[in-house]
Amino acid sequence: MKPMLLVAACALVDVDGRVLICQRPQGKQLAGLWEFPGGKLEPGETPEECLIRELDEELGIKVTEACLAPFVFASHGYDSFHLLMPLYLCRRWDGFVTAREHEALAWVRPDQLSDYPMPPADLPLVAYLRDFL
Ligand SMILES: Nc1nc2c([nH]c(=O)n2[C@H]2C[C@H](O)[C@@H](COP(=O)(O)OP(=O)(O)OP(=O)(O)O)O2)c(=O)[nH]1
Repeated sequence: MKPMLLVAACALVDVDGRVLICQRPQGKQLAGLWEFPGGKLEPGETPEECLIRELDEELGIKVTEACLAPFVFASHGYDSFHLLMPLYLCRRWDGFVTAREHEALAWVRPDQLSDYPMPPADLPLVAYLRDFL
């Protein structure tokens, strides 16, 4: 039986309707692929608390729980774990988005997200963003 990994992720959406994606650094699992910011829940954390922490650590921005809107989720079997990943939408934050932990950042129109290689778990999410945003 594979362990279940719970990861909270967020699509930041700017005033032009573009979405932020972040390139995973070399040396990590899924290196070079473009992902939504976020990460694993720490013990006792809610998904919203996790995102508030991760968006600060990874991008240097402040978000509030009220600005995190639950959107869709991914459920994907990787070889060594099963990923359950709620994706939130956020259109308001404080501060300037900076790559603190990622190789690169990109603001991308939803219809162009398919030009960026993403982890397999993310592919169904992209279709929802294209339809909804
Ligand atoms: N943040 C994020 N993680 C994703 C996405 N898609 C996807 O399959 N994942 C996977 C990659 C990782 O296995 C896991 C997220 O873990 P993480 O970012 O907290 O940790 P990590 O693998 O970078 O490694 P570490 O921090 O433990 O060193 O979820 C996504 O869009 N965003």
